[in-house]
Amino acid sequence: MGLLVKGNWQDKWYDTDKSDGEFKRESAQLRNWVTEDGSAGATGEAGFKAEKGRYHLYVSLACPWAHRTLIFRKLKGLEDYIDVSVVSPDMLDNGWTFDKNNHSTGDALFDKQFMHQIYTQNKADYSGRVTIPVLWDKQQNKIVSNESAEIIRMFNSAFNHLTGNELDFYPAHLQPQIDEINELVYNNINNGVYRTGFATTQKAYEEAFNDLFSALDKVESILLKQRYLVADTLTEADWRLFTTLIRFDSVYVGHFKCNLRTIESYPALSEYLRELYQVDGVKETVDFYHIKRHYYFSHTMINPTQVVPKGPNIDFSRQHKRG
Ligand SMILES: N[C@@H](CCC(=O)N[C@@H](CS)C(=O)NCC(=O)O)C(=O)O
Repeated sequence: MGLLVKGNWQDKWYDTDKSDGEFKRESAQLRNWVTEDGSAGATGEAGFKAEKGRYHLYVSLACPWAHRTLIFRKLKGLEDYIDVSVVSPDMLDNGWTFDKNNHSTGDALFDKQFMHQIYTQNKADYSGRVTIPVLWDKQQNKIVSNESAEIIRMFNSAFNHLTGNELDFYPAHLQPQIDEINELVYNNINNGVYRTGFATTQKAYEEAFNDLFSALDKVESILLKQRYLVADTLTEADWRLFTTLIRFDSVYVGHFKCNLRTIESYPALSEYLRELYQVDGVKETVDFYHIKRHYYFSHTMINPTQVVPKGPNIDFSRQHKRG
């Protein structure tokens, strides 16, 4: 686990001493947008036109942020348009790797060994964390974006004219409500489980833990009243919550000490989670081997024995009781 400093890999974990034991996530740095005609998006440069076969997605099947992009690739019919390389679940001294002997597909573009080499291929003197997902442009040989929240918005709309897939998970008239619920879910749930699990003081842990379970109680109360987070429409807000919920009982409850309640114990959330899991194509994006192995084996500061638990045994395929 580490980061790049002026293009050199350094094996260092997040330094929580500077922030009283709180885990602070770094913002993604590479923020261009693929658009229908190649014009500039909300941030970054122009020149990334939506084209079949031009872009490549680097993901981990363990990672909740990368998982969003895989779900959108699937639901938006982009599998023949954007190919994928999957890293190994083990993220140790060299960070993410393409070890084909350890559950990685290998790097389909350059046959590199490590994900940090993809970042330095993009910019030789890059400084920052080496995160996935990454969307790569094969034509200009550079990274388009390493921000999943923006990659899913590109997938939601930029390729529609090519695919004919008009499903819209960020419809204009619901954007203010989606943005509002995303804010709550991102800070307290998606990133909240990391804030809880990576806290290195009791105080920082308890604050994050309290925020997490208040937010889960809040979304439970919303889902007791309505089908989805934003009224009756399935939106990106639901998919963003889904990738944390599906990992929660298997990993976050134990490994990240998020153990006030399980998702299974919430009447609405447990059924809602099944409903989303059972949407066509979604279960194929969920890989519990990668998920459990990654967290329990890679975070040696939390789990030095690297023993991966066997349970729990949850049937996400059983008939859900919603709708
Ligand atoms: N803001 C990024 C965050 C991605 C992220 O943090 N990914 C994690 C894996 S779950 C990672 O690669 N971490 C490596 C590190 O922080 O060094 C996004 O949503 O795309």
